[in-house]
This record gives sequence, structure tokens and C-alpha cells, in this order.
Amino acid sequence: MFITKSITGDCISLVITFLVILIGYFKWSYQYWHKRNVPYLQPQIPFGNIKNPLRSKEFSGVTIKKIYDEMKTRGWKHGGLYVFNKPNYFPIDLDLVKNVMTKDFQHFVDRNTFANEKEPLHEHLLNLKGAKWRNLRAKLTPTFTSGKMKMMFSVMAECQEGLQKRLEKESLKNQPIDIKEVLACFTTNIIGTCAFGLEFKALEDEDSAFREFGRQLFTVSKLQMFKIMFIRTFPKLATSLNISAGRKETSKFIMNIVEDTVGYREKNNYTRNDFMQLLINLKNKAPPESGAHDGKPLTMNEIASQAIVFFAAGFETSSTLMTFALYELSKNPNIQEKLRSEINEVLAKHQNNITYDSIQDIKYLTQVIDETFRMHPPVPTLNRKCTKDYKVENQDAVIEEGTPVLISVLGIHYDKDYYPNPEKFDPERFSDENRKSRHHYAHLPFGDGPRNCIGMRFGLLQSKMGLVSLIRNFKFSLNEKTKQPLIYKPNSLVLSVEGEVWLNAERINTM
Ligand code: HEM
Repeated sequence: MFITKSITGDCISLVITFLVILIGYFKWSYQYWHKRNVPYLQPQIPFGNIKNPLRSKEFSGVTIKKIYDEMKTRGWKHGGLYVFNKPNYFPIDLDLVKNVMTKDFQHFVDRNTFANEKEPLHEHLLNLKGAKWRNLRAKLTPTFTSGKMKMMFSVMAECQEGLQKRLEKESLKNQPIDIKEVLACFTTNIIGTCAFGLEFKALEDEDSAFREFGRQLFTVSKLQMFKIMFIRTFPKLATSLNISAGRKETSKFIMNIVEDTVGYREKNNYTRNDFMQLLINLKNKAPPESGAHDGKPLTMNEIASQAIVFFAAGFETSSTLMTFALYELSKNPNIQEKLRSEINEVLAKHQNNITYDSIQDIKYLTQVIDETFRMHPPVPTLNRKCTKDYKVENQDAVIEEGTPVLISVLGIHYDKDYYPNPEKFDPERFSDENRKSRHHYAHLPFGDGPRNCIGMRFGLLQSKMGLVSLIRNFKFSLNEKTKQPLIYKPNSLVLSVEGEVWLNAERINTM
């Protein structure tokens, strides 16, 4: 009882004072871009330019695309936005995007991710910063060369048979097929054999622990989504409050598998053409193929951290790509038929075998994939953090160290200036001639620059293998159970469809 004459009165006064200070603080924060000569859209207290992650029904990538559209309509080359009260820089002009990702990369080395150091498996490429990231990237880059992919092809190809059998089984049921589920099982099996040297049996066994594990990794609740955004925006506060977005069971699950696998191979002197072997080699001796690193062998923890990120990044993005490709091919039967003819034509030149080389020769498949990536990029927003103050080229603006940067891949991919009639699925946009006539940064499914996707070749290879094997043997059409128009799920880490994509598959005899 020191402000008013009652406890209730005092409490109300305190709450009001706190709210007034908080609102004042937010208003002051929202002057940031104005003071730096960067155009910005009016933010709303307390979420800034994003929507309430606990209540919004909109996928965050779509919200960011709308911001891109708005700024582009106003003719801005770049802009500022606020996530809660945190200023984020937003390049729009493709030359500015290129500068951030490649030309002036030394100012934007880090991603705006944050991991609680108390979590055991946080030391992976997606999270690491500065010198630690450079070191690890240099050690791991030789793991993903085309030579290594070729070497892994036979291990990968074993999973293709399982995919065909599973689809055959599904098609005989005469029921709509949840195609994403089938493809996620396929890529789970591939990553199981390539990253862990184990048979995950996700296609064969509906109760596979690994498929369940993958599902859990990518099923995030609204609360978890909120936590991810909170951690990214207030990393120091999140550390002090010991808030983490990871799950302890996940780390334990992976660590046990990795320890068992490494132990077994070392004890039995067993080697295999897979990622795990390449990681074990990096643990036992300094990596020989690239000199731009500290030369220290990988620790067991580092191996497990890479394994979990290869697992997560490896299965979900590729199954997402294949799902959207089959969705678009089902809606566009002529394009599906054209692709099937080319597949059959090329494979005929390779004794009807799906080999590493025959897959690379199917040019129209690359066009279909690139157009699918354009319309449905699995990672629709890229992010970086400014690591050194940066003067924006040809603009009177300096981006301060520590400022997060967002790049709207979805916005760029639907920009009419680069892709007229953007809602139309048209693989001809990626003919050699059309591709050359466009700015290179108008297509960013794997990001770009030194921090682009390290697993691009692997992701493309497994997706091409899956699509070739399916299109060659099955005719796909859209089942009415698929909601039209597509809506992206709000709480998802990669692009995914609300209500799932349901297809009909009819077996065709190719021989
Ligand atoms: C279709 C498949 C895939 C897509 C669309 C995809 C997309 C991406 C994107 C957009 C990024 C961020 C790039 C940037 O910030 O510039 C990324 C990073 C990354 N991806 Fe992928 N990815 C795919 C497959 C894979 C696979 C198969 C692996 C591993 C086996 C993988 C491992 C990684 C890693 C480790 C990073 C972080 C790289 C770094 O920071 O150095 N990805 N991916």
C-alpha cells in the first residue's frame, strides 16, 4: 500500500506503469529503420510486421512473401521490418540479394539461428557461426562432391525397389494415396542407409521408429513455433531463461544410434560407401582434401550433430519437392506425359537402367524440378545475420552488426518481373535460353553463396531417382480429397500442405 490505499489499486497502477513503459519502448524501437534511412512498413505492437505465431493461420513464409509484394509494389529496392521489436533487414533488388549472399558474404557469414550451448547436438552446419562454421564446412565439403554421390548411388538405388513395391501396393487398394507419406518413407530409408548405414524400413513397416522420429522432428506445435521465433529474436534472454526449441529425446535417440554404428564399424573393421563412413574417416584422421580448416579430427559429438542435420535436412526437403512435383504433374497431364516420354527415351539409351549417368541426361526432368522449386520452394525464406557493419551499395544506409536479414524466396519466385503469369506451372521457364535470360538470383531453392545448401547434389539425386522410378511406372492424377486451392500449413518448418496431397496412381507397363 504505497501508491494508492489498496493492494488492488497498487497492482493496477504497477501493471499500467509497466504497460506504458513497454509501449514506449516498442514505439522507440520502431523508429530504428526511420533513423537509418531504410524504408519500412508500419509495424504493430507487439508482433511488429509478423502475425501472432500463437494464433495465426498463415504460414510464416506466406506472411514474409506478402511483405515482399508490398515493398516491391512501392518500388523499394530494400526495406526494414520488425519481428516483435527486432529490426530485420530485407533486400528486394536481386543485386542487393546477391551482395548479401555472395559478393559481400564476409559481412553476412552467419545464419540467424540460435542454439542453446547446453544442448548436446547443436554443433552442426546450420547453426554454427564464424570460424567454427568455416572450419566444419571446409571439412565436410569433400563429402558432397559429385564423385562421392556417384559412389553412394548404388547404396541409394536399393531403396528404389522398395518405393515401387509400396506404390504398387497402395495403387492396388484403389484408395487415394497420401503421396507425401510414401515419399517421406522413401527418403527416410535413403538417409538411413546413406547417413547411418542402417535399414530404417520406413516403406515396409508402418510402425518404423525412424519414420516416427522424422515425423516428430517436423511436427511443431504453435508453442514450439513461438519458442523458435522468440529464441531467434531474443537469444540472450532465451539463454538466461534456458529456453530451447530442441527436444532432449531427439538428441539421445540419434546419439545412441551413432555410437552403436561407429562402435560396430571400428570394432569389426567394417567400411561402407556412405556418409557415416566419411564422418568416421574425419574422426580418425585429419581431413586430407581441403586445407582451409584447423586440421583437427571430428569429435563423436560433432559426428552425431552432422548425422542429425543430414537426417532432418535430407529426408523432409526432398520428399517435399517430389510431392509438389507429382502434384503439379497430376494437374498438368500433358507435362507428365512429355516427361514420361523423355524418361523412357533416355533410359532406352542406357539399357533401361536407372543409373547415375542416365538420370543426369534427362534434361526435361531438371526443368520440371526447377519449376516445382519455383512454385513451392521447400525453404521459402532464407536468413542471415550481419556480422560486420555494412554500407548498402548505392543506398544511403548502413546495416549494423547483429541485424538479422530475411530474404523472401517465395516472394522472388512469384515476382511477375522475373516470372510472368507466376501461378502457371511451366517448365519451359527453365529451358537453357530462358534460364540464361534471367538474373541468377531469381531462383534460390538451395540458397546461394558460400553458405548455400551443402547437400544439394544429394537432395537432387535422390529426388530425381524417386521421380524417374515413379513416373516411368505409374500414371498420376489428382484425387478430389486434395483441398483446392492449396493452403500451406501454418506450423511447419518447411513448406507443406494443409490436409495433405492425395493422388491416384495407375500402374503402366513400360516394357
Ligand atoms: C531438395 C532438397 C533440399 C533443399 C531444397 C535444401 C534447401 C536448403 C536451403 C535453402 C538451405 C539454406 C541455404 C542458405 O542459407 O543459403 C540449406 C542448407 C543446408 N542443407 Fe539443404 N536442402 C536440401 C537437401 C539437403 C540434404 C540432402 C542435406 C544433407 C544430406 C542438406 C543439408 C544442408 C545443410 C547441412 C545446410 C546448412 C549449410 C551451411 O550452413 O553451411 N540439405 N538447404
